[in-house]
Amino acid sequence: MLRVAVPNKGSLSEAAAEMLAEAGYRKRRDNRELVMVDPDNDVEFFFLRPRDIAVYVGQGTLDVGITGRDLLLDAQVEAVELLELGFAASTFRFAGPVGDFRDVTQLAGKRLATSYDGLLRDYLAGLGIDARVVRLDGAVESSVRLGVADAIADVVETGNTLKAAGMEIFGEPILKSQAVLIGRPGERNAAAEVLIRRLQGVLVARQYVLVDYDIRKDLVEKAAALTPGLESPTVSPLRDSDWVAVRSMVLKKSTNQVMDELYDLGARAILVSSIHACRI
Ligand SMILES: Nc1ncnc2c1ncn2[C@@H]1O[C@H](COP(=O)(O)OP(=O)(O)OP(=O)(O)O)[C@@H](O)[C@H]1O
Ligand SMILES: O=P(O)(O)OC[C@H]1O[C@H](OP(=O)(O)OP(=O)(O)O)[C@H](O)[C@@H]1O
Ligand SMILES: [Mg+2]
Repeated sequence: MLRVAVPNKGSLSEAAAEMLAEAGYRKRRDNRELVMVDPDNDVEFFFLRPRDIAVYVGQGTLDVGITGRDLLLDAQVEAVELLELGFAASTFRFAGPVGDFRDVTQLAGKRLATSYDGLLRDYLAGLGIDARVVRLDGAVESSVRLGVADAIADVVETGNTLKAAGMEIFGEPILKSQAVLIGRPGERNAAAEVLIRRLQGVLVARQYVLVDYDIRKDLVEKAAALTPGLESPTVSPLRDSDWVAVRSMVLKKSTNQVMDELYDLGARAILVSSIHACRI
């Protein structure tokens, strides 16, 4: 049975649960459930703190898990990213009181508060900056005002929390993070491959739509260039032998632009439908 670690609370948990449900796995009935067996899919889910998930997977206790890239790097364990999951995007950045810092070299000798001390220490060492790292559990933005740090390194999504605390970002982003599926390096597990393919299917179904249209036969090459699909568009004959029907996958975000271009080219009966599930 494949053993999968899933975030039990926090920013990652809801989106992770939704994605697994879309991939055809059983949904947890109660938020307090810590272990759930999905006998139909031969998978056992363990609901854990996202910060701990890398530890379990790194030790090989659990086969794969969903966590944040920043949490994986912070844990400094023997686990690697298997797949980007496309949710919980954030950046990890330096911030300080408005006007205090312009670049990272000014951090030498200063106190830096963070919840990601492993990640931060590595980054500072890479830059050769000697600063004191103060490890806090959360609400890191308050640490400067309360006098335990001079600057912070924290997760920034909208930037609203920083702004409310009278702080601003400085320096380059330390890391661009998102939710990832993690596993042990070099271990290929057939059951895990099924999970990966299913999650990839969800990602593609979320990103693409199916576009159908009719076009004059002599324009099909030009139309195919507008809708190349993943491999190649399907072209089917119509009763009127001067025309063909074309079906292709198109990126959801460019649907309307592609429809306009197809229409200008002469395509008609352009239909867009969503993809419920797929295997690529
Ligand atoms: N706005 C956000 N706040 C916090 N984490 C975020 C945000 N957006 C994305 N993330 C990601 O979520 C992960 C943190 O998960 P965690 O469960 O610790 O979140 P949390 O909501 O801060 O939980 P907690 O309430 O325990 O602090 C990281 O990978 C982080 O990059
Ligand atoms: O850029 P924003 O959209 O404002 O989001 C970023 C903030 O959200 C998280 O805090 P969380 O609510 O998880 O509290 P915590 O710091 O106590 O973990 C994170 O630690 C930042 O403080
Ligand atoms: Mg938090």
